[in-house]
Amino acid sequence: MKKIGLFFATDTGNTRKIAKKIQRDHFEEGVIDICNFEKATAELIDGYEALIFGTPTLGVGEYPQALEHFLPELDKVDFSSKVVALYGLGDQEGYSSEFVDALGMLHEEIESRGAQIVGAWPTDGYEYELSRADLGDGNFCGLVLDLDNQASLTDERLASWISEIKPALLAAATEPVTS
Ligand SMILES: Cc1cc2nc3c(=O)[nH]c(=O)nc-3n(C[C@H](O)[C@H](O)[C@H](O)COP(=O)(O)O)c2cc1C
Repeated sequence: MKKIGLFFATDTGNTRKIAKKIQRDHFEEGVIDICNFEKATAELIDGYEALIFGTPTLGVGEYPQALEHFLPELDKVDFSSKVVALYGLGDQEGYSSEFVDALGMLHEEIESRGAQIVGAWPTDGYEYELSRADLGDGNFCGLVLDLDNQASLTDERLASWISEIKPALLAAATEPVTS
């Protein structure tokens, strides 16, 4: 079966909750494999040609610890043929100058390794001072969700984003080499 690997980090569980929603509500059963970066290996990630990465921003514009620790492992993954979509969680009121920075940082890491990134998302509808995830062209580098201030928009944003990325992810998806 063709599969998409979804890897996430989380502190209080929101990013995991979104991962489960993507798996349960937006793809056929069995298509999405979910794994916490705490338990991930480079080999596991490398087994997928279609990937979704999700991260919250913590500290002051920082990665969650599990993702920070995992980053060096990304060097062992060949991203050149992979299609990757990214989503990030943040708090635009509490952290207006570091809004979803970890999403932007992760995007830089993945893009520099040659992956095809899909799923840019409009910045309209968010209010913030600065964000490393802002591409400067009216889009974020991936889906941005703010469960702290805009929880009611989450389902609609997710559905719209998934419909945009789904064809590219399913076209790239293969049977994983390892699972
Ligand atoms: C200690 C702490 C630091 C945070 N720092 C940031 C930040 O720098 N930028 C941001 O956009 N959101 C920040 N947030 C908001 C979280 O990213 C947001 O609450 C997110 O939904 C948490 O996801 P999780 O439950 O998967 O950990 C912070 C939250 C906490 C508790």
